[in-house]
Formats: sequence, C-alpha cells, structure tokens
Amino acid sequence: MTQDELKALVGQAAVAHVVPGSIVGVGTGSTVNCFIDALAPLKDQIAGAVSSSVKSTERLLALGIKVLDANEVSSIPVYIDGADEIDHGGHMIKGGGAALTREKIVADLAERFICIADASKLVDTLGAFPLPVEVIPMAATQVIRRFGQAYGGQAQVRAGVTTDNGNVIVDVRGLQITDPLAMEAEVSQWPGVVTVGIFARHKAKVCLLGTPEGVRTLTF
Ligand SMILES: O=C(CO)[C@H](O)[C@H](O)COP(=O)(O)O
Repeated sequence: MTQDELKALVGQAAVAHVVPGSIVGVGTGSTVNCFIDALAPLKDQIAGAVSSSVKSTERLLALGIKVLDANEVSSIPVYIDGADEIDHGGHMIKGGGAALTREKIVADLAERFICIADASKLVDTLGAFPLPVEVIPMAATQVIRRFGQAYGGQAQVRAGVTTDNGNVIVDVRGLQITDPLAMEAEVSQWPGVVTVGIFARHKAKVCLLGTPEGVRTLTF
C-alpha cells in the first residue's frame, strides 16, 4: 500500500469517530484532506466544522460543509488532525504545514484529539522531524539563538512561508525531545514565540494509524 492509500484509509476511518449532530474540529494537511473528502457525504448529519487553516476552510466550503467561527463555539467533542510525528505516549510534533497555532487553538476547544497518520509517523522519540515554531517575525533571530543555547540543534527560518496569522516558522533540526511536556512549556514562554509545534499538553487521546495490515487504533 502506498503512503497516499494509507492516508485515505485513516481519513475514511476517522469518520466513524465523528459524533452525529455535533461540531467537528478539522485539522490541516494531506491526511486531513482525505478525512474532509470522506466527511462530505455526511455533511447534513453534523452541525458544522471548526477549521484550523485557510486551506482546510477552502476545502470544507468547496464540499458544502458549513464552517463555524471558533469564537462562536465553546466545546467540540472531537478534533481530527494529522501529525508529523507521534510517540507511544500520544505526544506529537505538528506544524509541517505551518498551521500549528490554529491547530492548537482548535485542539484546545476539543474534548478528544484523534490523530490520523500513516505508520511512518510513529516514533520512539520525537525530534527526527524538524520542530516547527511559529514566531513573530521580529523575534526570529532571538528565538533561533535561544534554541541553540537551551537545547542545541540547528534552527532556521522556513524560507518563503508566512503563516495564516502573518508570522514566520522557525524549524529546529537535530533535537531529541525526551520530555515533550517540559520543552513545550518552556519554549511557549519565550518572547515572540506564538506556538511551538510540540503537542504534549494537547496530546492525542487516540491515534488511527494506517498500516499495510489495516487501521491500528492506539489509545493513550
Ligand atoms: O501539523 C500539520 C500541519 O500544520 C499536519 O497535521 C502535519 O504536517 C501532517 O501533515 P500530512 O498529513 O500532510 O502528513
């Protein structure tokens, strides 16, 4: 099975976790695109979606799925999103698609984060994937310097990318994130950091993992 087929498999499987009549939180990325496509036939059975990016909003609307403003929603039963890496505790690296800030906002509104990913995303220790950090542009150099001092690794601004919120992404390579909760808490406090792409406080409760043998369900 190709990676695209595995993504389609988990995108389809995620539909069974949507609570009928409720609002669904929708993440961003190629795996989530498969979920959005699979959700479209059920659009009349949900109250709408809260989206985590302009790209996902456009896809949802194009398929006739109602998109609600996050400010008008107090709670969402389920948030479905992909990940760049997920460990065996449900902690994730996210933000490969630069949507991490809105993803964390929607995840914060949700009771359950359901991660959909192909099996290549499951890792023992987070950090082989460069850690994305959304940063206010004037703080980029200071945040890069601070990463070097605090954790080592090589940090650089992602070329040619501006987030939906008008900020830049700093990608940090060469990290071994052994305590995701601690690193998330620390980096989140640095001036100019909008969001760090470690999802430990908002970790997945369930991961639907696409494998050649079918969907493996991990619970955390
Ligand atoms: O965090 C994300 C976007 O900011 C995505 O969930 C992550 O990059 C995975 O994307 P894909 O499903 O395309 O592999």
